[in-house]
Amino acid sequence: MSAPSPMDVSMQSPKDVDVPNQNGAVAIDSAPSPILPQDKVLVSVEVSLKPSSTARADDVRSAVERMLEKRSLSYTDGPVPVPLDDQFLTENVQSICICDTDEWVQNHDILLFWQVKPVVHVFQLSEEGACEDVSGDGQPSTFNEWILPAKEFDGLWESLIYESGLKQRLLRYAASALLFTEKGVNPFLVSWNRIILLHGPPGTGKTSLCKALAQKLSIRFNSRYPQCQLIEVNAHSLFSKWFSESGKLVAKLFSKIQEMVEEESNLVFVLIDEVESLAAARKAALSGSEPSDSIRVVNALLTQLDKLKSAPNVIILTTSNITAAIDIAFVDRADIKAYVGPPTLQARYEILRSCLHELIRTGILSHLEDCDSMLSNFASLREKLNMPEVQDAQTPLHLCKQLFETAEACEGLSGRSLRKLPFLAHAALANPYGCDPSKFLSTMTDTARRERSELPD
Ligand SMILES: Nc1ncnc2c1ncn2[C@@H]1O[C@H](COP(=O)(O)OP(=O)(O)OP(=O)(O)O)[C@@H](O)[C@H]1O
Repeated sequence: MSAPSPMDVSMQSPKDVDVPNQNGAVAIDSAPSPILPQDKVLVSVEVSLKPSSTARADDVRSAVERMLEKRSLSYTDGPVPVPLDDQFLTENVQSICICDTDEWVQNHDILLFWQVKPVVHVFQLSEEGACEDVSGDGQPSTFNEWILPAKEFDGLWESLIYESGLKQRLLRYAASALLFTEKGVNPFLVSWNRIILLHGPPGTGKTSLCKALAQKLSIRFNSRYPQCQLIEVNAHSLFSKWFSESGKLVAKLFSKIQEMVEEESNLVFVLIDEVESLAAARKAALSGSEPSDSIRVVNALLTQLDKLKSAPNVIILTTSNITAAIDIAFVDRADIKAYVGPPTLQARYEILRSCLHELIRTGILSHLEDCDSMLSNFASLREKLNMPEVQDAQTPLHLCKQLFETAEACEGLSGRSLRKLPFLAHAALANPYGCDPSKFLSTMTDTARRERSELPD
């Protein structure tokens, strides 16, 4: 296994951990918690360092704070250009991104600079990639490990679109869980397990959301936890061909995780996909004639999870397509059991809109270029749909209406299918070069209808 990447950030005392702010943003402040005026909103500003940068995080943070002070602009989610006249920042900073304003903006319109207290998080992406656990005893590897924040997961959080505030809810939960631990809340009096269960149909982004959440938290909490790992458990490899070995394999895996969490500057995320395979309902197995291996695995898993409960710096992320198959004792241990359903009309529109932006960015849809900035987001589109220009086939608004119709035609498709749709539509075009945008959208609608008709009942 590889060593954690060094991050130039100093450890902080527990008092520096901030609670979620009034707009739901979760931020750990680098400075001792100031008393904020009532109307100030904490907004996270994520600063990604260039791979070559050796600058100290504190120096970069101060430079970005100074730069933001000079900007008398409103705050909305999205990138902030690195100022070209600032040599220190241009040499060291890859990107600066404002986060968490969306909820506030939806509720209260524009967020002006004097209403904001920016909380700057400086990080450097790890380029190491996934490391497999090599046990050396002939068994397949039981987990993959990533050093976070990892290059592979950069932008994943932003690419996942849910309507119901699910992402903010998960961030707030994690902030509360880590805060309760830091403040030493007695777990006998107030209980929490740091276990999240995301369940729902296939392809709705559950696994991606777990990875993205871990990445996000590794950035937001890097002052307190300078090292961070994601362990993706390979549930199937824990079932040994040797009778009764599986329970031991689970115990072995968790003893490695236990070693990682012993280092108190480490924050460890354990991702168990398809948790029903490890935590299969024991009731069903018990009704069979023999005590099966799966009962041993569930028992071992529950015991290990209970042991990990005392470690403050571990969060268990689990996913399942079939909640009914999960052992009730496991479900009961999860603090958050969030249903992740198929995307709503708004989410479908936004997912497809982001796909179109990407095709424009890469030049695949060159003719859409003029319309790029005109592709309205869903909220503003609704207001415009009744305008007379919508009827004019030449206007970008007409394209938005077409995109809206495509999103309607995609009802029932998963997020995974939606992200494939532009590719399938492009492959279906008779002339894929220099294609008319309106034609592309109608091909996408036809492709969506075909995909839907091929869904199993
Ligand atoms: N709500 C969404 N917004 C944007 N993209 C999505 C969404 N849901 C799914 N996707 C896309 O689908 C891909 C696959 O999602 P993922 O594998 O995480 O789903 P899952 O729910 O874990 O599926 P399964 O249950 O089959 O393992 C994601 O990487 C993402 O590109």
